[in-house]
Amino acid sequence: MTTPVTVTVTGAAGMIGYSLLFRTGAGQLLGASTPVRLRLLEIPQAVRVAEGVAMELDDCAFPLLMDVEVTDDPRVAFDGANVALLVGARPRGKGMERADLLGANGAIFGPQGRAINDAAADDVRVLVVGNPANSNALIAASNAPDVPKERFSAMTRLDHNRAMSQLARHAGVHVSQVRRMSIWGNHSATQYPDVFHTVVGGRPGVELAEDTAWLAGEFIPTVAQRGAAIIEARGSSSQASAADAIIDHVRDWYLGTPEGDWTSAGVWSTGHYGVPDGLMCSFPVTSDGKGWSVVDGLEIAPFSRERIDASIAELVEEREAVRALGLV
Ligand SMILES: NC(=O)c1ccc[n+]([C@@H]2O[C@H](COP(=O)([O-])OP(=O)(O)OC[C@H]3O[C@@H](n4cnc5c(N)ncnc54)[C@H](O)[C@@H]3O)[C@@H](O)[C@H]2O)c1
Ligand SMILES: O=C(O)C[C@H](O)C(=O)O
Repeated sequence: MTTPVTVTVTGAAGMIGYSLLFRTGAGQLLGASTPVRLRLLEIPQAVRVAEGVAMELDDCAFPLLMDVEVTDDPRVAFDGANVALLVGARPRGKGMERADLLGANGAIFGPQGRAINDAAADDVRVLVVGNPANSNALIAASNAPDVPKERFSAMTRLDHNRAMSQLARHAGVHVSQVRRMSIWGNHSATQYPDVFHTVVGGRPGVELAEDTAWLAGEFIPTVAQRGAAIIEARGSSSQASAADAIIDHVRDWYLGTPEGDWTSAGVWSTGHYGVPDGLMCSFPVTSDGKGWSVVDGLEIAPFSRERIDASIAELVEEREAVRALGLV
């Protein structure tokens, strides 16, 4: 058996954790030949609940799950971590925008970034899920100066999956027939789900994009507002679908994206497509199993450029806000 991979999950007593941890124990995160060790980080008031989750994980007798440890100390949680999944944060309620969480949740990610910097394994990769995910990832990465910035990412895979489903439904094909979806910008209402480069049932998505009334009036708002629609319907934010997107993101990062396709992730910008350096911005990306690469050379239509720029402007504003709070 190969050496176990240490996976640290924050917010382990929360709703996403409750779905994610069991799928991780079952081997869906890193594949069926990789044993995992789980470290669960919670705030002191929620440690007892996390211990109950750990008891249930034991009761599953997962063959690939070697060990589960619960702690409220970030240094202990991230000690030797190879994979860090930063889920723990307060979710938004009805009527809130994700940016409303900036101050409350931002304060969590500085100390966690420092603990990752000091304690995690040399090969650590970090996925930030807690909202506002892009700016929280920026805070964590900025507080971990010894960890290369490309090892941090922010989750826009749920938006990506949502966009694939909406597009498939509109085109009358199964979702497995959609390739090359792209989410640009922020995991927020300004995100830009881009169909121009998709291939839908063998047909170029640019043909579907000609219907700008559908594109601007239906597709983009449905994807961008899906999180709010779920909060409205369920009374709480998306949980199982978010856990599913975490599994997809990490699996593609470690095992590679399928040949001829790509996915979307928030990554540290180094100037691709005119995005300012040092923003945690969503791009179309591939992985060879070692790390993300931004898909280069896509032609950006004026319709898309305007929307990508609006989302970048929001990311810049959020960066200014976290700077003003002293978080980066
Ligand atoms: N990026 C995405 O696509 C996406 C999708 C869905 C949800 N989210 C976000 O994920 C986060 C978690 O959602 P949830 O439904 O699991 O929320 P939840 O309220 O059910 O659970 C959050 C957990 O985090 C814990 N926590 C808070 N501060 C912590 C800290 N400093 N260290 C460790 N744990 C801490 C809480 O005690 C709680 O158990 C929210 O911010 C939500 O908005 C992001
Ligand atoms: O929308 C939210 O606040 C939760 C999450 O980010 C989502 O997209 O479902």
